[in-house]
Amino acid sequence: MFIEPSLTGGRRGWIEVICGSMFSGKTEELIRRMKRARIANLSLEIFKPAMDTRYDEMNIVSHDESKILSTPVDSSQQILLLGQGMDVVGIDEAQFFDAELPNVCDQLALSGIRVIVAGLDMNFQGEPFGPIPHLLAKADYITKLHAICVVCGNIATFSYRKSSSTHTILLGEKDLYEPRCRHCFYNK
Ligand SMILES: Nc1ncnc2c1ncn2[C@@H]1O[C@H](COP(=O)(O)OP(=O)(O)O)[C@@H](O)[C@H]1O
Ligand SMILES: Cc1cn([C@H]2C[C@H](O)[C@@H](COP(=O)(O)O)O2)c(=O)[nH]c1=O
Ligand SMILES: [Zn+2]
Repeated sequence: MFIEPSLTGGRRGWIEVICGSMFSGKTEELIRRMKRARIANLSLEIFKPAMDTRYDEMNIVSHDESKILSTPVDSSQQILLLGQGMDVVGIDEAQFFDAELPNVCDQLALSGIRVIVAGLDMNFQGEPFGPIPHLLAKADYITKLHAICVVCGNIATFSYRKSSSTHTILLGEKDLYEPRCRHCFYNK
């Protein structure tokens, strides 16, 4: 369980990254941390990529349907503009953002903001996804979550795509993806 290094103790910014496969609980954990920040009376803003309309255009919604209001944005620059002055900035589905996101998070953290980023560390091919690897390198705190492999019941770190599409970006949920462990992902 992640315990905040400090909630209200001074304006010292840092970057937290929550990563893992699909269904590992990244969105639930992001919502949990944001709700705790709200209980502490901190000002906060949550962003998601506007192109991710999977469950809802405005809310961030977990696979278990817990939700929190967010601001959809098209680029990481908008996060920099709209996030300024907040105590806490949350970002979901960060794998879909542009390559500037790590620098944006750096700038926000340097200005004293707690930045919490959630995203897939690997795509359906088991390769690093978008800006997440770069963010992991810059993060002060990393939480890697695991789903349950739907084939064997072990810990899952991969997101297996059930369709033959080879586009890196393909929005979907259980219709298109299932979490798998390394062995079931590579069928070995
Ligand atoms: N195979 C699975 N392993 C773990 N959780 C699963 C699985 N299938 C469905 N879930 C549900 O997904 C929830 C996590 O959803 P969510 O936070 O949206 O994950 P993520 O953002 O990582 O995709 C779990 O609490 C659980 O109820
Ligand atoms: C592996 C993989 C996933 N996606 C898409 C599928 C979903 O819309 C999101 C991930 O959502 P979650 O909150 O982590 O469950 O990403 C994709 O476009 N490409 C991929 O390779
Ligand atoms: Zn397995």
